[in-house]
Amino acid sequence: MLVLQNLTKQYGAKDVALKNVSLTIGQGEIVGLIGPSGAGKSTLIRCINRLVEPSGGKILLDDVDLASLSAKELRRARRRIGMIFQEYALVERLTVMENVLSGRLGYVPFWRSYLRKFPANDVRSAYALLDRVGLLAHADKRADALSGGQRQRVGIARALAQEPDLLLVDEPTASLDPKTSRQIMRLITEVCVERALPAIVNIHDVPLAKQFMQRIVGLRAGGVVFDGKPEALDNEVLTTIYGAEDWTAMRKSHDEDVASEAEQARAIQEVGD
Ligand SMILES: Nc1ncnc2c1ncn2[C@@H]1O[C@H](COP(=O)(O)OP(=O)(O)OP(=O)(O)O)[C@@H](O)[C@H]1O
Repeated sequence: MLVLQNLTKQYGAKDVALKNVSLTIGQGEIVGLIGPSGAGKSTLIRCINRLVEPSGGKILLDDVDLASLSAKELRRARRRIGMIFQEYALVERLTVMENVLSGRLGYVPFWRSYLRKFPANDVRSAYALLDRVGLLAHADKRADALSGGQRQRVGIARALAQEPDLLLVDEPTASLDPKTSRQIMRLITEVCVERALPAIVNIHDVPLAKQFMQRIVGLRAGGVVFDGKPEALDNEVLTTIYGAEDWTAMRKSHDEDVASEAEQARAIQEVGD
């Protein structure tokens, strides 16, 4: 369980990016973080594993306050937090398998990682994860030979290889086309449910958030202005979160994509019948 208590972040003298954010995220709960550009979504995600240093407040992960850990303690605690990035953050010249195994680096001694001699158990688990994300046949390919969607699948497998207690996901589909975005969001939500893994997903796309998230937190100017079920995200709430930003255009193109995908699936089915 993750509990944020009055989390605050101020950059420099004036720029307050997060103002007293308090949230509780239970075991297996998947929370979508939405809000306009500059609302503080990335800052919130990055404060949790202290890629950004919080200015105040507590970050309790199963009762350990991450905000008050020393550098050494923080290195250990970060092993428990998997992160999935917008631009995948893979090592391009390494293979898919090596990238997944890099999720184990916090657990193996330096000589093992240097010689790339990971314990047999880690290798077995990595193969199982590659199978789960649909990339078993690509294990020995270099990461730079993969498509965007495949790269993000490697990113997901690498985060899971850490055996995390919490998943932080930062705009996982921002570089992907709409159909691949939905496949990736589906995969992320499925693996979280399978592992009862709590997750925070920074997601700029409202329709995608509504389709896949169990709970939505809306941030505006560093504060929580909505916290509830996706069904409750009506026009009024969206205007509270986004102001005048045109989220209606986003929804229209999403609905069209979903409809055309369903149409294609029906056509393929008919050919097969
Ligand atoms: N390194 C930094 N130094 C100074 N100010 C920053 C820094 N990073 C972010 N900010 C400021 O903090 C606020 C929140 O930024 P943040 O990137 O967290 O928002 P966001 O909701 O993730 O936006 P986007 O959707 O555009 O990525 C903004 O006002 C931004 O200008």
